[in-house]
Amino acid sequence: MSYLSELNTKKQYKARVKQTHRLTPTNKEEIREIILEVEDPSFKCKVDQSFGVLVKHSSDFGNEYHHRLYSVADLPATENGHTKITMLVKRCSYVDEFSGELYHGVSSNYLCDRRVGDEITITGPFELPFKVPEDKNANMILIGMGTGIAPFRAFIKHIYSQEKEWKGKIRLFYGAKSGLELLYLNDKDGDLTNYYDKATFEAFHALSPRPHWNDPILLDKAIESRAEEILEMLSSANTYIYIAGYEKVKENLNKAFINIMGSKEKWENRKAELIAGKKWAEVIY
Ligand SMILES: Cc1cc2nc3c(=O)[nH]c(=O)nc-3n(C[C@H](O)[C@H](O)[C@H](O)COP(=O)(O)OP(=O)(O)OC[C@H]3O[C@@H](n4cnc5c(N)ncnc54)[C@H](O)[C@@H]3O)c2cc1C
Repeated sequence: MSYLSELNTKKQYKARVKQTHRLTPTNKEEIREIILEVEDPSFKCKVDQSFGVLVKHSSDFGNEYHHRLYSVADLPATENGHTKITMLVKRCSYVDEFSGELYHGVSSNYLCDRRVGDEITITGPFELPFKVPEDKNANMILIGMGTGIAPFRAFIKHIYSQEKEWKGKIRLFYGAKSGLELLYLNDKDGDLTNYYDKATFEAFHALSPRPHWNDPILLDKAIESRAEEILEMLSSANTYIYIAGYEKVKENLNKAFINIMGSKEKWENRKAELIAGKKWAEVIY
């Protein structure tokens, strides 16, 4: 996480928790949607950005604060100079491979424990590596796993509510361990499902068929089952591929794109072109 030390944390803002609610059932990993309000009018935030959360926490490395980034998960709203931002947070924990001890992630646990009215310190905003393309004819393959849906949910809402007449194709692959952990597609009030009638938008679930088993999410199968269309999109010079989520998706993705392109070499060449043209970006954590 060395890039974190390069971020400017001097610009700090107080943010108050306006809402916090758990999106996943209690027998699944805890993921919360938290809405913050920033009173300082100099804080401005856009959909393709992230912001930092600073938690007072001394570490073995002598740091006094713990700093972690979170993607903007909805359209930021400004009213009377106050800005409301939405975030999605998964409560993280891990077992240290040497000591075997269970550790709780500092920032995610701090955020999940906050209640309405609590004040926290945020930094930023910071640019995410992916941007909403300026060209309305651009195609996008968006791959969001778990909380990786956050930036793309904001993208899609922005594109269909504020960018008039988007003409490019948008294909969202949305992965989770089980249907119960699909954070927004299940939303009874609509949300992403509000855009299902848009001619240019389609969303696909990439779920493990065995939710109780800890096997990798079958993202590759979800992508490969649309191989024809994905190949067509990959053949167009105006296609962007953005990925957000967990490290383990990278291997599945490579497998899927190699199969679709027909060989490792073809995929590596195409990926190199996408990277060179700033049409490939990933936020993996
Ligand atoms: C641009 C960007 C956007 C992000 N957006 C989101 C978002 O929208 N939502 C979200 O929930 N997260 C997001 N993240 C991830 C987030 O920043 C944090 O990394 C995450 O919440 C965990 O932070 P933490 O302080 O709770 O855990 P930490 O205390 O930093 O560390 C725990 C994590 O590090 C790993 N780890 C550390 N040490 C060990 C060890 N000894 N053994 C095994 N594992 C270890 C484990 O994976 C563990 O979960 C984003 C990250 C980036 C870079």
